[in-house]
Amino acid sequence: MDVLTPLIKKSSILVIGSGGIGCELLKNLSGSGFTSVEVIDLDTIDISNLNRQFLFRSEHVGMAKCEVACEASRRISPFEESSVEGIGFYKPHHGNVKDNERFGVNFFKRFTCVLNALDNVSARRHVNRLCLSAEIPLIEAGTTGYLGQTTVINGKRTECYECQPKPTQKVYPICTIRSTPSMPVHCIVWGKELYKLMFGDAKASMLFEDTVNSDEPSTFMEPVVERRLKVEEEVGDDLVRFKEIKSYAVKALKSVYTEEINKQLSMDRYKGASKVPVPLDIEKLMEKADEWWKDKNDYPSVRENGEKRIWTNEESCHELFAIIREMYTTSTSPSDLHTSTVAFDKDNHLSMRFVTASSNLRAHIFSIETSSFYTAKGIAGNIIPAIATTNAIVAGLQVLELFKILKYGKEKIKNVCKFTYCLRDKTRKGLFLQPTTLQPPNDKCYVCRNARVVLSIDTSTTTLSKLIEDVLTKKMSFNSPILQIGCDQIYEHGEEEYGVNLPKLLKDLPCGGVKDGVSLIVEDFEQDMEINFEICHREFEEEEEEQFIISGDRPKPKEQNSEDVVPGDDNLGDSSAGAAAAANELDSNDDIVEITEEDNRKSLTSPPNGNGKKRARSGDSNYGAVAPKKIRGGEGGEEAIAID
Ligand SMILES: Nc1ncnc2c1ncn2[C@@H]1O[C@H](COP(=O)(O)OP(=O)(O)OP(=O)(O)O)[C@@H](O)[C@H]1O
Ligand SMILES: [Zn+2]
Repeated sequence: MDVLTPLIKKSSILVIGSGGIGCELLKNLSGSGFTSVEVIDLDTIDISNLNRQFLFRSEHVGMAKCEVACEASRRISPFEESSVEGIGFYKPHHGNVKDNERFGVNFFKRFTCVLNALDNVSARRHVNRLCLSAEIPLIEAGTTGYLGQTTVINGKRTECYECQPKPTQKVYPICTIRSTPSMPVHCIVWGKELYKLMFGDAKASMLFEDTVNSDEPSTFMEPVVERRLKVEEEVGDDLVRFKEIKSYAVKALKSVYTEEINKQLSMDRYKGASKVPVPLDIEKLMEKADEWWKDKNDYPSVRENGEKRIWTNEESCHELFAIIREMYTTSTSPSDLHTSTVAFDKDNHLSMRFVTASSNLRAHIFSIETSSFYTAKGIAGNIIPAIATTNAIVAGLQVLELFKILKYGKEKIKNVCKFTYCLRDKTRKGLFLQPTTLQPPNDKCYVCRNARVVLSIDTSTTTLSKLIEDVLTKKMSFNSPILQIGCDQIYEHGEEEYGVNLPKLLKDLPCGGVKDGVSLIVEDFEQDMEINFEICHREFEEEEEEQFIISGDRPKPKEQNSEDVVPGDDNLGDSSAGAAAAANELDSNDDIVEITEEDNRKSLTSPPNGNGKKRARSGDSNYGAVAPKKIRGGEGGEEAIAID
């Protein structure tokens, strides 16, 4: 420590993220005597953070995480001010690290080292790029339940965060969700879509139908959205209103759970199916619910053990009525089919109650196992519960790596720092922590090696706006792209004059168009990135998951099984047709995604061995902890990862 003390005093540290890992990290830094520390976080404290983000107390709920975390760190610190001029003493920056005006390369250059405590790939990529540009070492960490890892990225001498592809998410085909569910997760995805249709952005729901133009309209579209189309007016007293909402609810639920199933049966849709769906008798189920309705506050989820046990069909029905009533008696009643702000959120109790109840009724129809609120929440959010201890371990490792950097200098990082896996089960040598040598950069990395990228895309049907959205922003995490053909600029993010090009097909763009064989240069000054795309015209089948392929010099991501796709689903979707989640590359709170067996095998067959073999990182959103096998929400919040 003696050698380190003056080095600690001289160093300036940037911590990005003050959630689970960030709190641990800040406690370690302040306890170790670091004084010149700044922290970026965009979030405010939620009550659900309190169990593990221990710098926060209930009175802090709603306050900016970084502000409260910095204040606590200052209190822990044995010192009273920053020892490095120009750097704050646990100075908070409430904002998005992608905000280039505040946190550009020059901001980063002020620090000795950056420590990431983030929870999503997109922000990590952005920080990776900035650290490469600013030539500052980055200490990365991530956890998934009991699994975690810490690594160090040093400019262009070690593997960068993007040198290895990130695994894809498991997604499901629309027809499975709409018509042929066979697993609880299919029903839960469907429940989320029904929620969207009833209360959220209805037109974005995969259950939405344009009834006027449909050849074979469903029975449920009109009854379900009917209530939303009514202009909100005070319809008499509470009882009248209650009756009106109830009659809507019965009609809507009947259309979904009885009439539509009957219609599908009558069309022989399930001929030969091993299990034929059985429609529900909503009115009968309602009889019981009617009794319970007398007490406004008595509904299944609030009854004893209500969130842990599986509701009966009567209870699910009752729960749905309670939610519909609640939705239509609040000021935020969804009316507009397109702009409703009522979005599904696994942490929103009401929306999770809806998804649990609605998916269970559907599961019952298709003889699929039903789920408790907790299990459904686990599946809906693909949650692997965060384990505070794992966060503590990886944050501890991050600080140990930081000590090595301070002691031996940036130049020695490749030799002295380690990529450490935090395992759940001991290795054969009896280790829970498995350090491995840092790898050199992947020559095929387009981020740190400027490798050329071959982009296969249909240049005669794809518009510039689609290219920017799906390929550049969602897939490759560009922030502010500028596009050039040769020396001519055809697009610049934020510049209105280029707006006219957005709806144009690639082949019709100015300067000869983006066509087969053309070299397209995409730059992002904010991220100090420039990629040279070689365009390859290719037609795609409509049902292909992604309407483009990025290959050539770029490391190839794992091939996805087309069976596993639900375009458009918020949490499970990857690839094609704008599937939001993967599209965002887990940009939202990406606690976990469902990981395929293949991901699993891959990780397990490529153990960390430090002998030059590539590591296969498995699918953690948080970074890629080792090989979680199956993700299931545990009853009562129990852990939910199985490892071979
Ligand atoms: N782009 C970003 N800019 C700044 N901070 C970010 C960004 N993306 C994520 N973060 C922050 O990183 C932290 C990650 O911590 P953690 O995973 O514990 O998050 P959480 O949302 O608090 O917890 P949980 O996901 O378990 O509910 C969060 O506090 C989040 O606000
Ligand atoms: Zn790289």
